[in-house]
Amino acid sequence: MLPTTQGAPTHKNHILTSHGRPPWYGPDGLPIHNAFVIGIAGGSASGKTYVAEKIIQSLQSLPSILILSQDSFYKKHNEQELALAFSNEYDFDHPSSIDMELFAQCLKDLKEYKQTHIPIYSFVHHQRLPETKYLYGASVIIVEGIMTLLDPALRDLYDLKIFVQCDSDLMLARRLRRDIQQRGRSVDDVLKQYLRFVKPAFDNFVGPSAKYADVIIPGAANTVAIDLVVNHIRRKLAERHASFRSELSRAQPAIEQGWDAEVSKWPGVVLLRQTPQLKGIHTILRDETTSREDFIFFADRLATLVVECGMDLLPYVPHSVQTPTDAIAHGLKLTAHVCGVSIIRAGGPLQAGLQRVLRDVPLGALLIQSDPSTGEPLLLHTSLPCYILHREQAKDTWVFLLDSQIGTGAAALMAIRVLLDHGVQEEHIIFLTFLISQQGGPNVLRKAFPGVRIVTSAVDELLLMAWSDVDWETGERRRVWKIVPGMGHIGDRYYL
Ligand SMILES: Nc1ncnc2c1ncn2[C@@H]1O[C@H](COP(=O)(O)OP(=O)(O)O)[C@@H](O)[C@H]1O
Ligand SMILES: O=c1ccn([C@@H]2O[C@H](COP(=O)(O)O)[C@@H](O)[C@H]2O)c(=O)[nH]1
Repeated sequence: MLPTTQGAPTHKNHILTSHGRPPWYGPDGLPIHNAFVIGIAGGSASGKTYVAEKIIQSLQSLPSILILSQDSFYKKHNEQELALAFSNEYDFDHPSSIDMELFAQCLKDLKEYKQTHIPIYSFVHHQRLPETKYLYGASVIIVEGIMTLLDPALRDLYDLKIFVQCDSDLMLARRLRRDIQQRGRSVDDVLKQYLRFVKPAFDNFVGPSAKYADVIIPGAANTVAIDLVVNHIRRKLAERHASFRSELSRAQPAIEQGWDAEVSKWPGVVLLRQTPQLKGIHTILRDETTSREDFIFFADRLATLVVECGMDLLPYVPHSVQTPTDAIAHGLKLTAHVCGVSIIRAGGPLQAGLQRVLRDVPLGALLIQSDPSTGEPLLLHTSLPCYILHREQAKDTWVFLLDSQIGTGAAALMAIRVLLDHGVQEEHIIFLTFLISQQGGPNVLRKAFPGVRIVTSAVDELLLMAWSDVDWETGERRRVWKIVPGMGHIGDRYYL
């Protein structure tokens, strides 16, 4: 284990992502399952972290995994408690030393795919640090700690409960080595704490909690036991995957339904006034012979027009000012917290437009790409503006979601779900785009998120399945959806 400067292991409480996160919601936009949570308990140095890491190694192809450590939830210590801790007289092994309520709340949020902020604990300082760590988006969570099976509220959140049963001499030997090498203790320190607190707590609390476990894994030579557990987890995750696919396939008829009467009545779509100027810009952007320089220039102009239109959907309150002519003018003032989140890369031109209109607007980005083998969207990276990271602020924040076109609506659905997971209100999300298709996207979005508004400069007739160009890395072609007549791949035309 590598110690950090704060004495905490580096590999815990970080979400590991391999090939991106597939949809965790159905066509109606609602989550179809919770994250899969595994609780691992056992004595100090029994091998809990070792087991968690072995599970992760064996599940390598999984999208996003987190090891959540109980250590993060040690309570804040006052001066007196700190003095006791530094003389090895503080009981870190009693259940009351852990903030179980906060622990269960953070885990519940993560299990429900909401963001959370966990405390950061320093073993070197025996103290909770002032900063917290933002976590979001794990589909498998492994919770490890000596007391993770003690609290009933925590136990209710686990899909699988494991206890690592290890010989006490081996645990003491491992702990001596670790605490001296990584936590800055002496032999005397470790033995004093072990005999006074660690051993009695194991006998009274930790050991007896093994009765809640579904599986007992030995603390050494445990390869076979870990393999069996991994097979069980793989089976459980495969079952979820199957139900997810069948859910999504039911969304497909929506694509064929077209721009039906209901969609044209949907007030969620705001189409820019089709002025001669706007039509002229569109003609240039749609022309395949337009140079890249001209494409950028006119895409930038169009972005400004779309953003200006979106600004009208924000809340304004009456505001009076004194004019230089000594009069009072009664006007309006924008009151909302506004930020922008662009879907990379095609949201880029609109992001530049938003910055021209709202100069200091906080910006974030979501990297969403199609899985080449299944065509499903994958969330590869999330970087959200500070207003959205905290739930209390997110609910009062208005978000311009930016992407240059909405075809099937798959990326839009995923991006909106991410914002809702963070607590942004559906009615506060305004999707700014150059182009939407009559088929597909609007139908899916209208049904899933009727409160979201879409500002677009054009609505095109068709959404067709096509083949992509040959991928220079894999030599393969993929099935892709394209809007017709459309503008082609706006991201490529703007950036390449
Ligand atoms: N099955 C195992 N085989 C070999 N070494 C192990 C095994 N389990 C744990 N260890 C070692 O024992 C030490 C303590 O294990 P760790 O997983 O950190 O304990 P815990 O998380 O329970 O406190 C580590 O150095 C780890 O590599
Ligand atoms: O400030 C602290 C906090 C905790 N401890 C000891 O840590 C272990 C739990 O961690 P494991 O990784 O499961 O071993 C617990 O037994 C506490 O005694 C500490 O020494 N100082």
